[in-house]
Amino acid sequence: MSQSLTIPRPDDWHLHLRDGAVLHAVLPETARHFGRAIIMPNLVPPVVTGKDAAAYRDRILSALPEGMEFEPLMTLYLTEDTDAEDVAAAHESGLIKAVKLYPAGATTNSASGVRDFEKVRGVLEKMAEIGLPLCVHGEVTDSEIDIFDREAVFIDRVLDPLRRATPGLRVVMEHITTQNGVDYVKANEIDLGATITTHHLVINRNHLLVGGIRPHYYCLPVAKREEHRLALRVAATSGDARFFLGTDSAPHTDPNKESACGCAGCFTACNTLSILAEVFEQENALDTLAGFASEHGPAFYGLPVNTETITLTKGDPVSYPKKIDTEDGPVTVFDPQMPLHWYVT
Ligand SMILES: NC(=O)N[C@@H](CC(=O)O)C(=O)O
Ligand SMILES: [Zn+2]
Ligand SMILES: [Zn+2]
Repeated sequence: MSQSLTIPRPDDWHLHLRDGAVLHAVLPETARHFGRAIIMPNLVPPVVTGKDAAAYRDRILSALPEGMEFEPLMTLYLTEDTDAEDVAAAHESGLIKAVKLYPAGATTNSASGVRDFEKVRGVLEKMAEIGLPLCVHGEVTDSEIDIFDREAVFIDRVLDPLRRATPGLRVVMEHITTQNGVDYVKANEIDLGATITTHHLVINRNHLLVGGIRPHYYCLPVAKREEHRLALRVAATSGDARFFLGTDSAPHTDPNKESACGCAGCFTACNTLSILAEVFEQENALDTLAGFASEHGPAFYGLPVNTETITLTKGDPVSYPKKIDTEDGPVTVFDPQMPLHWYVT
């Protein structure tokens, strides 16, 4: 008899869909299994105003294949010029569910991000007042800080002071990669959550660097030591509602990844749920998958859990494409380097 698991339809609380040809190619991969996703605004140019977000939402919905249902939850990209009233209006109308903070220079398309946090104080205070969450790419960018320490240093130097200065601001630490990130979330009872990606539950920095440099495992924050990967697995499978799934599926075409200066991002939309089921089974924690993938995120964002369900069934190893084609070029699918036995039925 085959083993199966039925959970509420999951949501992805951190997703890059891009635009144009790549949007058309990657959107069905997420919409097939996920009900909703928090859509990252780091386009070129970024999604800064309510007007930008409404237009991007329309482009996403018109790229959605006939017969598929999917709700994009829009975000605004915080800049030093962001207008607090525009943010409040976009929230009030229901258009946006969060604002995204990129420290300038921290990651892909973050050049328009924040350098001087004093300049965004008014927006953050408005967000605290209206209960609009801030999603944070939590890495410092100072050149003297080692890339493997940038998340831990960000927590001490930026995030904790910022949260203390803005009581009531609800924060999601996006794609945490360290024990430090896990510990900081656990030390705070309210107004703080964290997303964990699929790939950071699977790879550590050896996967990226041993035996040759593997550009498709390069993402930001960069994968850390094994002890940190294990801490993320404990947090994700713990049932603690402060931790939820944000895949950070981040497509870049192969020429942009396989380059002397390759882009950061792992594309996991095609096989995320199969990988997660495998990981949760390895941790003897299949009973907590529904919380992580389907329930904790809506609870943080104050949204209902999806009423539809999906069923994962265990069987022969699942096949999935190695790459998907886009009109801009191929995009390589994340290789978890293990057979996956759980497929979505
Ligand atoms: N995670 C990544 O490595 N890349 C993301 C940006 C981000 O989420 O930081 C991207 O947009 O490609
Ligand atoms: Zn990021
Ligand atoms: Zn991301």
